[in-house]
Amino acid sequence: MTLQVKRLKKTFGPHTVFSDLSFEYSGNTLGIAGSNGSGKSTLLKCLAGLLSPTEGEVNWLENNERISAQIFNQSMGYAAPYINLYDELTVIENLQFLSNIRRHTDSAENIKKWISKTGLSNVEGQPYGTLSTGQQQRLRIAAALFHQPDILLLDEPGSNLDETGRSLVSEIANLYQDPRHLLIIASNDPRELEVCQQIFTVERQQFI
Ligand SMILES: Nc1ncnc2c1ncn2[C@@H]1O[C@H](COP(=O)(O)OP(=O)(O)OP(=O)(O)O)[C@@H](O)[C@H]1O
Repeated sequence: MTLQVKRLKKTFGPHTVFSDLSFEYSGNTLGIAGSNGSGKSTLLKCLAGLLSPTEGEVNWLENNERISAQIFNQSMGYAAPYINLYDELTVIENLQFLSNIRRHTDSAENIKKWISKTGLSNVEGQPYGTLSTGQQQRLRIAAALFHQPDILLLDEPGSNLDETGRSLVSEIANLYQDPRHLLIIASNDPRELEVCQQIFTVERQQFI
């Protein structure tokens, strides 16, 4: 899998977050670093197709061929503190709902497995809106992962997580250290980026 970013520019009204940003990455774990407001989340959203760039392009390539948007969407998981699940649905119902809209055939056992892996078994019947902020973050991670995507994008995965939650993120990162997978983590916490083979800084627009 190769991620190719070409002359990317993103503006919000008069504010240019970045411009002429280009890089290529073919490894397994990429970190995106930068200070608050530097554009990490904006870049990650552009990579995921959640935001359209003002100029430039993002290409996901497999064997030098561009992956179609449909295949990309099926192969991608995304977790971020700003991605919300349904408040009134329980932990299990949220994952079942996502499974249905993704048209994946995730078994009930697989859903239960990820609820257990993310330490949410004791609240599996509780509505998302009533969970603690750390539990909500754990469920966002489960939601991004339980369909076992080849590409996983995590924006500040450790936010609101305790030590066990942070270890879970490291465990996930280790799972993605193989050539079939690509994990991208955006964070301003160097500890979270330790698992990454390479780190790209948005401010300097280069690998460090
Ligand atoms: N929807 C939006 N409308 C207007 N401005 C935005 C929007 N989203 C982001 N911005 C601006 O773009 C800049 C980059 O924001 P972004 O969230 O990408 O930064 P970040 O590096 O992820 O920050 P942090 O480390 O604080 O999470 C900021 O100045 C922010 O105010």
